[in-house]
Amino acid sequence: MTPSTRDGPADESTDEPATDGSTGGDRSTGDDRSTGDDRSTERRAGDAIFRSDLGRAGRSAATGAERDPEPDGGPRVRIDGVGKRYGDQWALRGVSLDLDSGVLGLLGPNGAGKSTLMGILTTFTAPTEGTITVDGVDVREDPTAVRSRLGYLPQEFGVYPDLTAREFLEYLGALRGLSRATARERAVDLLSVVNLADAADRRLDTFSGGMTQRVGIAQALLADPDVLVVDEPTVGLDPTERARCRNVLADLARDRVVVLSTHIVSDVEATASDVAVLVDGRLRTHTDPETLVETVDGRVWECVVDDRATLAPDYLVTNTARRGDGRRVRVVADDPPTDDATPVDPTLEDAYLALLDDRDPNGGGRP
Ligand SMILES: Nc1ncnc2c1ncn2[C@@H]1O[C@H](COP(=O)(O)OP(=O)(O)OP(=O)(O)O)[C@@H](O)[C@H]1O
Repeated sequence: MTPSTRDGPADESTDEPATDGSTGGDRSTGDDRSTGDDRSTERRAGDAIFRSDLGRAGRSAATGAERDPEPDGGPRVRIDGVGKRYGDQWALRGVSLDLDSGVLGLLGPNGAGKSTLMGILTTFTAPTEGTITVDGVDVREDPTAVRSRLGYLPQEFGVYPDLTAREFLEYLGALRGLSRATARERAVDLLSVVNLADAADRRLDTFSGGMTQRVGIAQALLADPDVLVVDEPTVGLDPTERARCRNVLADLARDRVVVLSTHIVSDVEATASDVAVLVDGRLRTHTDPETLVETVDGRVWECVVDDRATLAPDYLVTNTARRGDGRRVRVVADDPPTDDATPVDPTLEDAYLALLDDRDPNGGGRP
């Protein structure tokens, strides 16, 4: 099996001068930003199964010297008017985002352009228009320098099953030019960072899916990146492993940009300080999860109905569950959908689905 580390150059797709620099979101560029650290810390605090001794000190111990948080005072990652065209179809258009430390949850329906944006950020795909800089370095002008600042966990992450976790990381470290001693030290430290110190000398074919994903996060950290890009890291994991994985990401985001692309909205709700939603290649919103949730505040209801079909055409149903007394449905609507509907606390998923819902008279819940 081939490990999923990729070093290939950006593709040579047709490039065009920028034609559309629209920002598309309320946090796109230049806005005052909250990192949301308090929120992440609060959520982690109650979760005893996780280590939470990372951050600056943990990073130093695990990965060597610290870097200045934001060189030149600018955003760590600046995505400016980025677009990508395949043939005559735009996969991405006019996307602008400024990112600093924290988890950015990147959401969007299938085909929205998430992978395309991550491909451009990780230097594997050339943008048709616009620029992305990481610590001020342009991904197109110096992809090698950008890669040295960036760690990537792709969706399909392969390992050598007959190696131990430690051997695997040492091997990848050597491939990336680390000395044998440094690779060994880094492997041990990073396995500790992702809560796998006790399993360091176990063969990878004995690892669960969640453990393998955490090895994937460790390999992405080998170069001590300022920016970590992870693509659907929790798919297929059981709830405990999922929680472990996302908590590692939240801890790492204390002094890094973590871009988390996922369809699992609850993972974004649990970890992200920012959320960006792409729809049809455009940035529909960039805000913090709390602000997005507020867009449906007072508009989420639960009620029991005999048949969901009586509600579905008129209402945005965000969840439905069969109960002994009928179906309990969760609805986003301005007014109670039935006489006995009760208001409930909104979730990020309610707000996200409302944002995507073209029928929503309030503009899809856009903040
Ligand atoms: N290499 C390619 N050639 C042509 N079209 C492409 C290519 N890669 C992506 N696209 C198109 O670009 C659009 C965005 O795709 P992308 O994979 O970025 O979306 P996504 O949000 O990651 O979707 P998913 O959630 O399904 O992974 C889609 O219409 C897709 O068909």
